[in-house]
Amino acid sequence: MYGFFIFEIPNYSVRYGGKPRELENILRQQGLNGTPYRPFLGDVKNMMRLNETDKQKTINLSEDASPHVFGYYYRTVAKYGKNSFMWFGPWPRLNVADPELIKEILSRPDAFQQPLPETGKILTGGIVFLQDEKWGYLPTKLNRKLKAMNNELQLLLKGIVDKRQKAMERGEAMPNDLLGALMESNSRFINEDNDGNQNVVGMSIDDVIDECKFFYFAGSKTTASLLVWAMVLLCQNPDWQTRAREEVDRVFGNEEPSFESLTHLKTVTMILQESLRLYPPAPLMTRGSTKTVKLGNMTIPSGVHMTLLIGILHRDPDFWGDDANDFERGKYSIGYMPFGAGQRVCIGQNLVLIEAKIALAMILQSFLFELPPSYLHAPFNDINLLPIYGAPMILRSL
Ligand code: HEM
Repeated sequence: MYGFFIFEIPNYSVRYGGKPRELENILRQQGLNGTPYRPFLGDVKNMMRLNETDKQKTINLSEDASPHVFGYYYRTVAKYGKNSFMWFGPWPRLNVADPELIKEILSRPDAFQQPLPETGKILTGGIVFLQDEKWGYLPTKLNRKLKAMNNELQLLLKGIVDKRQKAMERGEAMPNDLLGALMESNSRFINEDNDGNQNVVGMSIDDVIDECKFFYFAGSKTTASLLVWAMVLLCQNPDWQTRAREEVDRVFGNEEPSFESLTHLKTVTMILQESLRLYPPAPLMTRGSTKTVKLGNMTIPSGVHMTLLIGILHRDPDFWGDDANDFERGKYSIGYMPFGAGQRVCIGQNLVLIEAKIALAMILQSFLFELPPSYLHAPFNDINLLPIYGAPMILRSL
């Protein structure tokens, strides 16, 4: 799923194409530049130190957020190029900020899989983990906290699922929702064929719980991130706030926004798209090569991890021009991938745009909003891109 800055440790069952120095030579022979391998932590120590100091800093609203958001990644790309490498311990990690290569990687899940850190896996689960690789667990303070949170969440979800299961057994009418579809699959989990053999075909209750967790984590903070940045941008660009409010007024008046009329919200849609470009809630994705594989005109050995730097790409002047950091665009190119691409593209993207349009329209109908002078602008990738110091706003009732 979405990228993490947290140090991740691949399990030793993952096959690597060679020792660090050999891998480094192979990567350099492909024309790639990067940091020299340093035993044993590679770039991790420097990266963590820099992330901690970067996290505290604030920047101007109109500034390029990438150096702040991406810290060490940004510096490596600036120094060694859009496609360059660094080291997570003895494992090389390619930074990829070239849209053609990102598309290629995302469209070949057989060769480039999602290597997920245990930190994400502890809390989430679900379809995103349906692949071969296994990843190890590092008992850090954060991971222990996440595990405790997970136990609590697991209990909570189990309660909801049990309740639904009992209602199904009593023959009550079920709501036509995601949990209903998952439970329907579970009801087929074990069935008997004509010869009396038991076949496992559907999802187990644990699978159902994992799916619920994954949808919750994939969909809640990302949506919150989109809305908060859209509002920050509308505070920064009050003329667009006025234009958006005028449009909402034209389309809905004082009525509650209706699903059918959402397509008329052109300005609101543009604002959300632009927010997703400047502040993508999932600003990086990760992949790992599962075998020696061709990528562009390079040959990448097995076991090379990749960070797809969507957030850097979204502000790259080579694609967006010198005004890449300015709001107000309206034309999107191959360099725009807030929801990923390829087979694993976000399955919630339509839903989230509907939700966000309704929410923003209702806020615009009811309030004028602005940032207080105390607002500190510090976007940071804490699993999702969020304002580290929050985004307090002054709302004036209309
Ligand atoms: C602004 C909000 C959202 C953003 C920016 C976003 C972004 C993304 C991205 C970039 C990916 C691809 C990750 C990768 O390839 O490594 C992804 C996958 C996914 N998203 Fe979203 N997402 C959002 C909201 C949602 C919502 C609301 C849901 C569900 C209700 C959702 C469900 C999923 C699922 C299930 C996947 C995994 C698909 C797969 O692996 O086959 N997302 N999302």
